Amino acid sequence: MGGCWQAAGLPVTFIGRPSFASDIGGYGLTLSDYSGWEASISPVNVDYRCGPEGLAGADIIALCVKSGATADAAKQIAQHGREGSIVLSLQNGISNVDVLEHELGSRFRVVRGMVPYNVAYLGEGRFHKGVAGEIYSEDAAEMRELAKGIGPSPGALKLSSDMLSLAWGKLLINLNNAVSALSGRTLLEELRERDYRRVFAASMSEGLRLLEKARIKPAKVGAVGPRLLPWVIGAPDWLFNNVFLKKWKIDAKARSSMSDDLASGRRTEIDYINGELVRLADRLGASAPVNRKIVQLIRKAESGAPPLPPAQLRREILGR
Ligand SMILES: NC(=O)C1=CN([C@@H]2O[C@H](COP(=O)(O)OP(=O)(O)OC[C@H]3O[C@@H](n4cnc5c(N)ncnc54)[C@H](OP(=O)(O)O)[C@@H]3O)[C@@H](O)[C@H]2O)C=CC1
Ligand SMILES: CC(C)(CO)C(=O)C(=O)O
Repeated sequence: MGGCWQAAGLPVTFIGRPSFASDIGGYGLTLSDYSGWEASISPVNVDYRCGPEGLAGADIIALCVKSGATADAAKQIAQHGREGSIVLSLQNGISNVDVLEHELGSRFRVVRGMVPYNVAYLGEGRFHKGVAGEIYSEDAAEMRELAKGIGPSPGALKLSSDMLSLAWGKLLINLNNAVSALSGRTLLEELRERDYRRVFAASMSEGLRLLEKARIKPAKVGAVGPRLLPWVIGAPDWLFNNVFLKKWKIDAKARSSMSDDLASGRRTEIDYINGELVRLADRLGASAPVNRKIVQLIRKAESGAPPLPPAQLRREILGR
């Protein structure tokens, strides 16, 4: 995404880990998307740093760490960032913005963002946007200026005056992250199996019931509104695979970010996605058996349990 912004002409400094620094230092950045769009930036033109010092020069800090790393990143931003700069959370989940506001106080402006598509790292500096969609951020003058600077590239930015509703709408879609991670398959391979989709649809229906009870209105993310989504997701294979899945524009390389975490032995964001609904249920005195069970299975997978075939996952979670 930062690569797309730089390709559009904006000055970007990347801050991350040494493994990416050496890949990008050797190969530069090659960016592509599902429609065949491609751009490349040569190694000498990528300003990639492994320490937080580069934060000092940033007007906008686009935060792209996993939810469990937010508090530590916020501490580095508080120490090295320039007072008054914007911290744009491009993370999934709901509570990262609260963590950032808590850690950063009033010295920085925290702005909620949302990335609806998947980006896969293909090695040798190649990053691939495998799903259609545009990034969203809270509407603010600086964000409007940023959106104008980026223009209509695959990293385009749109603005919304109700980001919290959008974040809840996205959380419902992210309930598939755990199912796809437990399947051990790409998004496309997983979504083609109705038993996996039944689990996804059930966790979404449970989420919708809880949100209604809490008087939270999730916004529409993508072509289908939240009310219709469980029905669309749970549709028979002939309908889902031939109509809905084709419209979604997910390509063969796309995987969920939680699948990436499990594949590389990292702790997942389950506590910030399905776990967010379990906590909401506890606060409301309601039950959330489907999402609770999914959290437990992801914990097991984090400890090395193998992927689950479609019918087995359905039985384990739905009991039928
Ligand atoms: N991947 C995707 O397609 C999508 C992801 N998202 C959301 O975006 C967020 C980021 O996801 P994703 O890109 O997959 O995450 P990744 O874990 O792939 O990338 C985050 C990177 O940041 C590094 N990092 C963590 N803390 C710091 C720090 N303090 N300083 C420098 N580098 C740091 C991590 O290193 P290390 O692992 O060593 O900690 C890792 O390399 C998540 O909330 C995710 O849910 C949303 C939509 C799509
Ligand atoms: C794009 C999507 C919905 C893909 O699962 C995602 O948010 C993720 O991978 O975290």
